Amino acid sequence: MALSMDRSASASIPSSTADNVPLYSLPIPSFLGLVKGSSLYTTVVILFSLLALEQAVYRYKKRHLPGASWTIPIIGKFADSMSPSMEGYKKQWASGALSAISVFNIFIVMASSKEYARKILNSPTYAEPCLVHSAKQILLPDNWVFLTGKSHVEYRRGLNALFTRKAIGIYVAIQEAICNKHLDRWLATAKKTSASQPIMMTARHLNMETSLGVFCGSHIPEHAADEINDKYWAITQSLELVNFPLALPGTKVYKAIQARKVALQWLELAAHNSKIAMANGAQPECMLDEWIQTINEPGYKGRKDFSDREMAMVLFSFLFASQDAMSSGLIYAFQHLADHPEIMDKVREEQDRVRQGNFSKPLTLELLDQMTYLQAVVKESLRVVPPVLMVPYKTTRAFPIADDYTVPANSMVIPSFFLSLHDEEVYPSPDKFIPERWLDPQSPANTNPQNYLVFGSGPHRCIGLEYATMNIALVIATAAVKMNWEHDVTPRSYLYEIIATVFPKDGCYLKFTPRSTDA
Ligand code: HEM
Repeated sequence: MALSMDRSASASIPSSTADNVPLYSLPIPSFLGLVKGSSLYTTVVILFSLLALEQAVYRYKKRHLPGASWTIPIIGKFADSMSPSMEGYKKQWASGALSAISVFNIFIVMASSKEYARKILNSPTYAEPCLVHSAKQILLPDNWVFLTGKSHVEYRRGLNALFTRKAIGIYVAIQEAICNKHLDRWLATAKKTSASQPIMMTARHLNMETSLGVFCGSHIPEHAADEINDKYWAITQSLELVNFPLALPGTKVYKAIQARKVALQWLELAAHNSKIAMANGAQPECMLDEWIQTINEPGYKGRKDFSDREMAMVLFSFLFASQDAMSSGLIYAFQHLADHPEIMDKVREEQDRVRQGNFSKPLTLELLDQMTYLQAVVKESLRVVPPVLMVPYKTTRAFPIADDYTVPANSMVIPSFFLSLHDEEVYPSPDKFIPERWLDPQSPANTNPQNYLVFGSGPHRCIGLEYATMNIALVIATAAVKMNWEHDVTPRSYLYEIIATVFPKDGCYLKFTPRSTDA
């Protein structure tokens, strides 16, 4: 509970509550007369005082920010947070560049403007990421993602070796093999039925196997990827803003913890196997191998004592950070291309040109670099529907965010990415899917990179962003060559399902048919 008042906040306690009724003059309900003199009376008075205090504290923190004058006792806007909707968020963002709400006495400031969003992300002395409450139970409290300040920066520096161009180049072959396998499976399923199928779960499975393949290579068996994939949905479902506080059997968080245990066991085994393989002189074939090789290089000066468990926890943090966002990004890339055949034609024309009609030749990073139109498609798809709409941060001290407002310490402050990514000045016709806006180096989109908040900004900016965009590009390139797909548009296709990240509400119904590339 964030009840502590911060004296450095530039707010002052209001002398009265809503409608200017002083607290002391609130009429005592007549039924209280019946219990006056009893301990029940005392209890009720204490209860009323606490509820009045709750309101006073909320108003003290909120000051002039837009938002309800009163908060619903105890739960606040809990009901809204249980079923988040894009319309609800847009309404909240439209209410002001900064606006206030409260959920279970957690005071929350929503920041909708691009300036405030960037300020929050780039002010580590005032605010740190604050994953949803359940994240600590699922990721485990000693996971590196919960480090802050200098220790976070140093730990993260050590992980950068896993995302260098050289490392990403190694991952391409694994990604392509897994992608081909899954797309062939999609085609085989499509052959059996004339009905379109939602790709929500099949795309998630493809991403899971790709991630585990890239992270662990052959150090993890294929059936482990299937098992982790089956259980992982429980983790996604547990990522609500507010969960039942105890992880009792049957609760979402309990199920997510069981899923994490399975995943960590396999990842630990993979770390163990990778260490053995590298000690026996194997060439790096995955992220774990790359990591072990890096820390064993003669000139390496950083930490070397990573246990299997710690390595597994790092990989699990990557899975946690990427599984939903990558799936969202990939599904919308499929949907956008199906809805824009003229753009699909250009993607295919580029594939023909860059690969000179030789589609059996393995993809490489160098080939992908030459596919500039494809890269623009991926960038634009992620902009139009950013997988992550916002990231909750927590103020570690009073944060003077604006001249006339200081966010009290221990509040949640949530920068929105959506409005920055739909800024009309930088992205004319912001809701339209126009990859061409990324082709001219002088376009407002390219000259205002600070607006592109798909991967956040500042010290916690996504560590996997190059890998993520490359992976979506690789899947789309492979699919565009291998198959045609038609979007079966339903009334829910363009509605947003918000489960940690954003998905088409109907799961994106597509009908796949094989494509001949002989022509
Ligand atoms: C389309 C896919 C992805 C999207 C949209 C995405 C987006 C984001 C966003 C918005 C953040 C928070 C940034 C901030 O607070 O400023 C983040 C953080 C992070 N992402 Fe990603 N991400 C994606 C894929 C990945 C992948 C593939 C990985 C790893 C393999 C990854 C690993 C991480 C990690 C570890 C963090 C936390 C970084 C830190 O705290 O230092 N993400 N991502």
